[in-house]
Amino acid sequence: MLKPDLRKQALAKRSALTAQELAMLNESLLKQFKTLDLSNIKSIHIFLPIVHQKEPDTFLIIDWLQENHPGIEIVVPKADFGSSLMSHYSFKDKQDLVNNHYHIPEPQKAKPFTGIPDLVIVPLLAFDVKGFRVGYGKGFYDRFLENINTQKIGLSFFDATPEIIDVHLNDIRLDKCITPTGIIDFG
Ligand SMILES: Nc1nc2c(c(=O)[nH]1)N(C=O)[C@@H](CNc1ccc(C(=O)N[C@@H](CCC(=O)O)C(=O)O)cc1)CN2
Ligand SMILES: Nc1ncnc2c1ncn2[C@@H]1O[C@H](COP(=O)(O)OP(=O)(O)OP(=O)(O)O)[C@@H](O)[C@H]1O
Repeated sequence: MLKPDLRKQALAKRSALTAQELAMLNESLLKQFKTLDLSNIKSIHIFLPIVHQKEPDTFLIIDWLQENHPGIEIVVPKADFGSSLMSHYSFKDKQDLVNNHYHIPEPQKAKPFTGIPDLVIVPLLAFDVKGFRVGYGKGFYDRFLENINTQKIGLSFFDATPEIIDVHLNDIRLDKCITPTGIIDFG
């Protein structure tokens, strides 16, 4: 399928989820996340959820990490919609977050993170069996990930689509994708 159709389909599937389904899917994503081998991971970059878009609730993962892996630094992005670039901050607590115009929570006083995160949890609307992804269509994550060598893991409530036809040269490929039923490794 083509990206615009995949976007529409994913947004429709998400908005049809009931609160109860959403809660179960989020619990399942956390359960799968817990099976990752984090032994060599010192920093994890993770997006903050747009709640009204019914994105995966990454706060469940953040809470679990803070509780069970206090030594891992959590890094969160702030998106600049003028340049389509993201800046990155060391996350400590939710009190520091304020929703921006797009309802994305953003850190206010957090310290900038200047290193390269060992692992990046990537938001998406759809992904295919090769590990290509479709987002909201501004290329934020393609730009962020094009020049850095890190492990890229998607989070999705739904299974892979057979093929994204209109992939382009800039599109980054995921290493893995976490779904409620398992973790797909793209090898
Ligand atoms: N939680 C989260 N943060 C993220 C992303 C994401 O997918 N999820 N992004 C991943 O790259 C970037 C933000 N990308 C975005 C791109 C476009 C719109 C946007 O135009 N929203 C419109 C209409 C949405 C729609 O199509 O229905 C709006 O909210 O009015 C929002 C976010 C960076 N941060
Ligand atoms: N590395 C890059 N440098 C410059 N432009 C880019 C780069 N990556 C993507 N773009 C441009 O950004 C636009 C959106 O790309 P694409 O449709 O792949 O977004 P997406 O992956 O769905 O969005 P997002 O990453 O924000 O979730 C395209 O016009 C593309 O040409």
